[in-house]
Amino acid sequence: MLMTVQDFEAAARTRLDPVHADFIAGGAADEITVRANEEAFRRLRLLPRVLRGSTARTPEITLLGSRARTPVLLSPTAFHKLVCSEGELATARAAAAAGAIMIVSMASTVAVEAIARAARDAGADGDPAPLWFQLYLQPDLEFTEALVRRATAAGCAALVVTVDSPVRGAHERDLRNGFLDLPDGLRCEHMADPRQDGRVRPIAMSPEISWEHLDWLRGITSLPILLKGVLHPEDARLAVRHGADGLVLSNHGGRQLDTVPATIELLPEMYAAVGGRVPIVLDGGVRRGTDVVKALALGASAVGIGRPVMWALAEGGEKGVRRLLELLREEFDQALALCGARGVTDLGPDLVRAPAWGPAPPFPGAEAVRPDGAVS
Ligand SMILES: Cc1cc2nc3c(=O)[nH]c(=O)nc-3n(C[C@H](O)[C@H](O)[C@H](O)COP(=O)(O)O)c2cc1C
Ligand SMILES: O=C(O)C(=O)c1ccccc1
Repeated sequence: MLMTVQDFEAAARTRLDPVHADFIAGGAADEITVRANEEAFRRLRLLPRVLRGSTARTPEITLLGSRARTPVLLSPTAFHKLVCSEGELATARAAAAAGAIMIVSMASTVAVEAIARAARDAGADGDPAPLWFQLYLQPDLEFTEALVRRATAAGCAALVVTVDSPVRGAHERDLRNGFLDLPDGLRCEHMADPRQDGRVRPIAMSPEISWEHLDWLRGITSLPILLKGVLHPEDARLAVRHGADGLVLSNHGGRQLDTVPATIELLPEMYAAVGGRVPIVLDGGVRRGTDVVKALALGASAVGIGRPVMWALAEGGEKGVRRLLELLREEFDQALALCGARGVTDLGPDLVRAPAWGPAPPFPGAEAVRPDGAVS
């Protein structure tokens, strides 16, 4: 029976071409960070409150103007048609049914207009949460601007700019397997260039991209902008200064720079750095309802899941992703109840016991930041 995220992972592995399974599960170099993300959640301990008389529990959130029925977002993942013939249409229908925000990848195998239509149709009886759009800023700003216009016209409610990819991470499993591109018949729909007869261009991951490009983006759109992949607290402060509306605290699931810390380990420091000025979405290693509770308790406004969505899609298409989102909602609700909390606003750092993490001892004159997010 498919009862846990782990069950989906195992089930997907039996169905998938091993090369594709490696593409999904794998990460950069020694995959130290891939493992660290999950391990760090396991090392944290929850300390529940009792006798709180809490009855109705609400998992609902509002994030940058987007209402959702769950604090679990679908992080952007490329190539859904690789694992399911309906691709991102299936994912979007499942997310809409669950009222979960889906971040559409720039590297999707279905165009954002069609994804948005599927989400609207599937959410007709309920209340579909909006789509957000993930973007790698291309040095060709004209192309980037056209894509931003497209995503906006399709109804996307926020832009998520991935900033951890000045070059592509070294995915050694893919290199060994010779998996370097999409198979024939599949393509990144957003990279078809209307100025060049629909020729599909590669996604540029470019070290030229700088804060100036972000300033440019800020000037051409009024949508909320989140930066995905900021890890250094100084960059978090810079992001706020440059007008970012939110951060996705992400190490790309361990797929970019290997040996960076687990995201949950960085959260208290990141929270202290932005001081509540912008919301933080955390992704990387979220596999259980208790992981969601831990992240929200340490200051995240929401969490994202990447690989679990691909596994569920591979296992059962739209139905699989629906079941995945349902089981995480049930686990989260159960964990909230056992913590004596009614909703996300009842969660605070006092509920989490951490091993001795936090930054290295401060230099003289620097502020000390404690692992619970407080500044002493
Ligand atoms: C197969 C795969 C494809 C991904 N594609 C993208 C992408 O196109 N854009 C992006 O910003 N992040 C991408 N990511 C990273 C995810 O958005 C997310 O940060 C990461 O998967 C979260 O960790 P988790 O897989 O442990 O949940 C991808 C991750 C995976 C596993
Ligand atoms: O594999 C990834 O993590 C990723 O971000 C990506 C981006 C573009 C195309 C394929 C994968």
